[in-house]
Amino acid sequence: MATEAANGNNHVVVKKPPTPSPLRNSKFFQSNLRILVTGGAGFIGSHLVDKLMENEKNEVIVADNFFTGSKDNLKKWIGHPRFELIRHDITEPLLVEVDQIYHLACPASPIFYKHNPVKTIKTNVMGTMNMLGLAKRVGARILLTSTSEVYGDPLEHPQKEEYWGNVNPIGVRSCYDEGKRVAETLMFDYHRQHGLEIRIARIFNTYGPRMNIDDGRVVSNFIAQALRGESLTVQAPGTQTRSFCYVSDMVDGLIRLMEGDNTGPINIGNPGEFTMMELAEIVKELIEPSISIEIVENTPDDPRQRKPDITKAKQLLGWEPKITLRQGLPLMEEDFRLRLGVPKKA
Ligand SMILES: NC(=O)c1ccc[n+]([C@@H]2O[C@H](COP(=O)([O-])OP(=O)(O)OC[C@H]3O[C@@H](n4cnc5c(N)ncnc54)[C@H](O)[C@@H]3O)[C@@H](O)[C@H]2O)c1
Ligand SMILES: O=C(O)[C@H]1O[C@H](OP(=O)(O)OP(=O)(O)OC[C@H]2O[C@@H](n3ccc(=O)[nH]c3=O)[C@H](O)[C@@H]2O)[C@H](O)[C@@H](O)[C@@H]1O
Repeated sequence: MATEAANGNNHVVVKKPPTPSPLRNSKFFQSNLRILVTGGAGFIGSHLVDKLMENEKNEVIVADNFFTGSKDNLKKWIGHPRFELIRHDITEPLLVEVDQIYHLACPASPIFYKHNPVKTIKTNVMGTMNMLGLAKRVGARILLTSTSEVYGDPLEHPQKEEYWGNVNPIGVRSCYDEGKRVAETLMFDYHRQHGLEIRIARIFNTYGPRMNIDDGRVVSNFIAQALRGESLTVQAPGTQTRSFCYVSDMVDGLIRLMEGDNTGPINIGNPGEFTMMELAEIVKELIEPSISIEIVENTPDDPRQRKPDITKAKQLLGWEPKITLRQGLPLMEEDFRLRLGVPKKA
């Protein structure tokens, strides 16, 4: 470990990052930057890929096991000379030569991450170790999409990055929130011990087109229910809050974080805070005023409040969200209408 302990000084010195592969300078490289996106076939990942592919100097490789993601989300890039899609489970090592890694692979919706909790924690721990090992070997910068769930059921509100959280280590959500906490630890240990260039984003609830229709998360549930003419299922008590960020704002924040000089963790989210009952009322008003709202049973350890303090993102990344919930919901409604085959009434 790179410490000055031998000199009697316990101060930790962060090593310089490893030198990138000499292959990067080969004349066969068409692009200036080769970027790996793990989980790139998922909701946020596929929007990130779209944005990265807009830059003609980028070559993008997606590694995904298609557990919650789909090739459909990437169909416009399949066959493109600067794009490659690999079916790969990140709990196994991956050998590729890249300059940057956006590490998103992990089921994100509670119904999916609880479906096989052992696999979820393996993805967070072994998967993140594999991606860090890859970053170390090739000298790539790596960004982890962590989560506001690292704050657990927060006792501080709004949540600042300095808050250590209130997390149940043995609950049904732990495979995900504790998994992400370990992933953050691994990122910082590789940074301190091996000099890796790391970036950590703490993402707060993000929504938008391409979410799985039966994803189980609240915004997709409410929109699908409203379009199917079903009642909106507000989980009790309905006073719990979340802050919803539109996906294009999120992608912009992730790219700024990757390109900037700060390791993070940095909260990326929209501070507009809503109770789940308020969200249901807005969806009802915007999409289908005739539907009813039903209170149903909640799941254990559901955080009672969540709202990001984004001072750091504003100061360090020059980032803040642009799209309000009332602007973003109709964009998602349009996508869901197309996929569900429910046209808007004239
Ligand atoms: N959407 C949000 O509100 C939110 C909030 C906080 C954090 N995040 C984080 O952002 C990332 C993306 O979330 P999302 O909403 O796009 O979810 P998503 O489920 O749509 O995408 C996750 C992707 O990872 C893939 N994946 C899962 N396990 C894998 C494995 N073992 N190997 C390879 N691929 C695997 C899935 O197939 C999918 O394509 C996740 O890391 C999630 O924890 C999302
Ligand atoms: O942003 C985050 O950091 C995390 O948010 C989500 O977790 P959660 O906020 O619980 O997401 P939802 O399942 O969408 O639930 C949000 C709230 O809506 C409620 N809900 C959910 C679904 C539903 O049909 N009705 C309903 O009222 C839940 O009880 C909860 O209070 C997911 O775990 C992750 O995608 C992500 O890491």
